[in-house]
Amino acid sequence: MRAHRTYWGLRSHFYCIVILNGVACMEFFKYQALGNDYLILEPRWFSETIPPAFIRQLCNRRFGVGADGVIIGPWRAPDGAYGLRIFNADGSECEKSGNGLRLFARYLVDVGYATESELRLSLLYTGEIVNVSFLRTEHAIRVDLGSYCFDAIALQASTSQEQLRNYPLEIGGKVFTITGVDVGNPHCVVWVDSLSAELARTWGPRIGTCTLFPQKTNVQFARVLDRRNVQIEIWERGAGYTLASGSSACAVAAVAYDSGLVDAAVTVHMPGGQVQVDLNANHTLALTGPAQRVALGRVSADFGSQMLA
Ligand SMILES: N[C@H](CCC[C@H](N)C(=O)O)C(=O)O
Repeated sequence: MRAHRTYWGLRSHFYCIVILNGVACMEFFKYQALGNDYLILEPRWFSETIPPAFIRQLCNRRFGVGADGVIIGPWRAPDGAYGLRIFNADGSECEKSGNGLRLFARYLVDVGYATESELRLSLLYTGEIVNVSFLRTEHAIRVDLGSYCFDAIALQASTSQEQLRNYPLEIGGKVFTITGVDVGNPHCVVWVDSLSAELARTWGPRIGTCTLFPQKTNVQFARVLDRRNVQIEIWERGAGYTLASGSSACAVAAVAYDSGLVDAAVTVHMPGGQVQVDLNANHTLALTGPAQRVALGRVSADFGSQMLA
């Protein structure tokens, strides 16, 4: 049964169907991977437009539930794939999330949508399909994340150069040596000698929103530990400083591998924990890491009306 209610203020965008003790509610699941947390909501709660203001408020850690992003799915997709849309905490929709894909796969199995140990997920923003496998022995999930490239066009960078490899970027009186890489979403890798959260919090937003990247970019500060290990700090486009990012880990591994600094199997260490990235000669990569369910909750109608304040 689908009942169109008006509790949410933005009436045309929501279909609230759960009434609990007289209060209209919308269910959500919370999942996290290495401290990168997402709320997962069913498509049936929404009409076609998903208002950015609602996503922003939901993700707000003080005024809302709190998360780095929101995943909406599963949508029906061709060939038995499970469709999903991914939103950043600022309400912007993004192409891909390495952690988000693993969390969504875990969710599909947890709630009984899927029983297979290998799934096909359809990223509805771009139409890309990725394969996901559950590695039962390691309690980890592997995502074949697809191909990566260094083309400035793919990054929508404002430069006449074909690629941004070891490009000197001057910002605020400092020069950073950056490499732009697309792993399905845009990334900018900055090699540094020493890492800190402060570095990412201070310079991440400046680099990620500078004029070279009119569509903004995710930014990683990175250093190579040895041929199998790299360490990173992250500033995510649309979410800010995060404890982990799967696509960021892949981006850094791709740049390090392409530069001959690491072997084809790399462990990426992030403040929230580590993931494994496996690189192939044909410029594709796979990401392996954990995914954990945290909570099932209900957002109340009161929350929805606060959005109008
Ligand atoms: N946390 C995500 C990254 C989300 C990407 C998003 N911030 C963007 O591209 O705008 C991950 O695990 O890959």
